Amino acid sequence: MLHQRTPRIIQFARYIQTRGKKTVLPSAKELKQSISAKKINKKKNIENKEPSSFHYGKYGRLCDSSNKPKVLDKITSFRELKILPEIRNSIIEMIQKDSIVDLPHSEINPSPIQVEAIFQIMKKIDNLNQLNVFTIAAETGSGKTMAYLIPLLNYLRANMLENEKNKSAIRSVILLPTHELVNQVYQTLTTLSSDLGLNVSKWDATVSYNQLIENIKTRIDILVTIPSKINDTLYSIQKINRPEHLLNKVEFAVIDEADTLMDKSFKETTIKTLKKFPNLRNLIFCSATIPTEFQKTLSSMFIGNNTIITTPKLHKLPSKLKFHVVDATLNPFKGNKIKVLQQILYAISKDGSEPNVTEKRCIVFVNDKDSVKYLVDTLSSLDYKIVGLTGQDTVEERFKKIQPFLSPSVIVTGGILESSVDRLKVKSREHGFKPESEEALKVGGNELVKIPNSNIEIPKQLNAKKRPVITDKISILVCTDLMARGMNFKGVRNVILYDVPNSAIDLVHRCGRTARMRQGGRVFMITDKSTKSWAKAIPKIIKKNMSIS
Ligand SMILES: Nc1ncnc2c1ncn2[C@@H]1O[C@H](COP(=O)(O)OP(=O)(O)OP(=O)(O)O)[C@@H](O)[C@H]1O
Repeated sequence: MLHQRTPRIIQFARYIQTRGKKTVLPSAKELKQSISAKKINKKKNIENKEPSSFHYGKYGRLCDSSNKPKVLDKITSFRELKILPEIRNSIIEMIQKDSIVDLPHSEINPSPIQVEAIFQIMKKIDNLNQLNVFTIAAETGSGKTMAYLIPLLNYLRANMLENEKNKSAIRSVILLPTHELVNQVYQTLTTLSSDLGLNVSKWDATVSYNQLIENIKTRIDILVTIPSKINDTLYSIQKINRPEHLLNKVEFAVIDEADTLMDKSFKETTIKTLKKFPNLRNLIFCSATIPTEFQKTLSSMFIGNNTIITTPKLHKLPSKLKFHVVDATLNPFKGNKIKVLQQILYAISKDGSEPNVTEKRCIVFVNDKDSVKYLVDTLSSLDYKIVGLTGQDTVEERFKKIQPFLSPSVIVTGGILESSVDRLKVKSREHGFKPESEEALKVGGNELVKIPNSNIEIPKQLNAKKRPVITDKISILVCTDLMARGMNFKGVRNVILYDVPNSAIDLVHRCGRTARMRQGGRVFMITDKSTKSWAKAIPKIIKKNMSIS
């Protein structure tokens, strides 16, 4: 009898399957069937162009470079954009102060979304015959805030003289979903607007109605608030006759974190709020993701009258992000996620990353508020420095808890804290002492010498060798999705996803709290038996620079 030969492809497939594993081999027939089934599926997918696991809507797959003016590729500096010089200088100064990247003025250039948004918006903004609607969408931490603030400031400043007559008025409104985000944008604006003669106010839980009315009397150029403040509070307090008059002069509105403000739970209030601005001329939606629901709403509300401004990186995780998946089902964890969490925290604290910081910071995201309490109780009993934040905290408590995570970690250089070096720099300048170089001030031991005829002390060993200081201290913030959007956590290089997020959109936002503006960052995602297979594929998706859609 003739021996039937196994085809070479099947022999190879068997070999791959059995390498290092004890697996039950599929029969040649089964293998053949699965190979042809895969081929058919692949062909079907290509033909239908259907997204495999997620669907973000039309713009999830959009990287429509055909609509993009060619000139945009040539713009590399703020100087080449149509911005008033005083705005440009203020912005560059602000970015230098605020940015997580330490750059000299000459190297501060617009990010891709800033080039595109500023160019496109400035081109249409003076068209007063219709409502100009723009949607800015780009990956997390790509500088979207400045992408809408620059056109807004430019508009207000350019139309200043005419509007100065309108003393008692609100000229523009920025809407955000949380008090923390209101505060964050307000802080950026107060630094920016002081030199520009623009009045900025916020209306959140820390500002009373009376205070707001006082501010309106001297004109508010930009009001930063949450939609319900305008929609409900302004109308429920019967102190002024016709509150709608206060909003008559609003010509410019921004809906930041628009995917949240236009989702099911917020949409009605947001739209009602927008309808209270009868003289609106420019409306910007800004978001890191465009889910299907949001896209549908936009299309139905503004048919053919919405300029979509996106980058090809939309719905991709930041390129500098390192993504790790830790499987809790494996030994030695045996399904114990707390053990996995402890292991990750231990690794972060001991791995020598972030040299010279006095303390590393880490955010742990969970899916529900009960887990916040559970993790805080468990880990604080094991002596971890940990705080938990939920919607049940008051706004003041929340501000206090997130504060350390918002500012960059304190840097130690040559045994001196950088914050104290900064104080020394200021003091030195006040007394007319010019150090040879700023670096010289940072380097040295702890011993200080007095500069003659002054009360300034500087390190004695200016040329001592720099040695990195390695800390194993780690400070942890546990929270739900409440803090996942828009927050610019400058001091956070590590994010742990204790629970796998419920959707790819949540995943994009949570991961986006680190690795911002091309800075490095790491995400550790804990998976277990119930984790869907899509989550396990994420490291590959990032490696191949694909969208999670
Ligand atoms: N052109 C620039 N060059 C360098 N840094 C910048 C520039 N523009 C903004 N930044 C800094 O980048 C950081 C992230 O910016 P921003 O908060 O606007 O991101 P985002 O795109 O709104 O993120 P998210 O989607 O999470 O809301 C901020 O610290 C900001 O100061």
